[in-house]
Amino acid sequence: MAVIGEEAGGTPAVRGPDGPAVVEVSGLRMRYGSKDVLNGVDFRIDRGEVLTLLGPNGAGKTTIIEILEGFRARSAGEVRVLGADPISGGEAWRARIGVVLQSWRDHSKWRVRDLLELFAGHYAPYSSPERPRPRDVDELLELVGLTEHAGAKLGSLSGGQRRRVDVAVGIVGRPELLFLDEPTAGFDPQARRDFHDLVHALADEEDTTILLTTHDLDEAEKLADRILMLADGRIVADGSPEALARELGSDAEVRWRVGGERFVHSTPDGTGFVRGLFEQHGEDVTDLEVRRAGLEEVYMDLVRRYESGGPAAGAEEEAR
Ligand SMILES: Nc1ncnc2c1ncn2[C@@H]1O[C@H](COP(=O)(O)OP(=O)(O)OP(=O)(O)O)[C@@H](O)[C@H]1O
Repeated sequence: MAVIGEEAGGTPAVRGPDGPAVVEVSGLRMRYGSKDVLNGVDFRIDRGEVLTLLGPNGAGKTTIIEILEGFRARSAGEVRVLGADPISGGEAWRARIGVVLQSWRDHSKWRVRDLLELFAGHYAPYSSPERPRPRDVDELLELVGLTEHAGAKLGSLSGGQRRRVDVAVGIVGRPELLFLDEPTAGFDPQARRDFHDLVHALADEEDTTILLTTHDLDEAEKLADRILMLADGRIVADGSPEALARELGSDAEVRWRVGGERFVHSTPDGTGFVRGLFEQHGEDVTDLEVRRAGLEEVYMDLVRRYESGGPAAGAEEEAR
């Protein structure tokens, strides 16, 4: 996949809570039959933000995304997406949104380029000087790394190549808001890295707001400006990956050697402890390592606490 060039161009993303939210959700509830899946979900996403929704299988991530896309009617709560209620969003509203669903397996006899041309045609009436629509299909093929497979039938593609087509369909209309539901499932490491570059380019160069779900915590950490963790039908943590690891994480673990002897110490103040260490032992300190809990440990800990029925102490506070 190539990086988006000048043609696509725009000014660098301006992020932050100025201006209207791209997505605003409050008191969102969803009940399937007698089962409550969402019990009052609140969050907002600002323009140009890349937000990752994390949560265990069945937590309700896809449900949230489908509600925001207007594909599913909610049970209760307020939802605004690009200024409209998704359930009554019209064609012009829909053309501003890109969607990569978790699986999309029809059209197996279509050829890659034909499919993209078809979708591209749909967006032409919604073009504007700031956001020319659709994207040029050749550039799009290049962007998602499918140039060599432009003439291939969809049914003949590998899983990862097929997923690239899904991504291409999601961005052919140069969306202002892009939903990606487990977009990298089936990607090899190179495809994954290319996809991460693409997400950064969409956010930084085109000011695209992106909401994605993933089970890959490393990916979440790399991509997200902000992470929402969903458990027990609620958002239980909301913040940047670093802030979440800091706020919800355990103590720093300090390891060092003095005179050949190995030491390990856990402390909430890694910096202060290391300062003291050097004051006491000076140059005798060697092999120093300071390690904080990463996102994976924070996430696993949070999920464990919820699954055992206990509250995630302090987790409701925002950690930006
Ligand atoms: N149409 C439906 N009818 C009944 N129950 C449903 C329906 N869709 C989803 N559910 C249930 O709602 C819960 C949340 O499902 P959802 O797909 O939103 O979770 P998820 O967080 O996306 O999970 P995963 O990580 O496995 O993709 C699950 O228990 C699921 O079985």
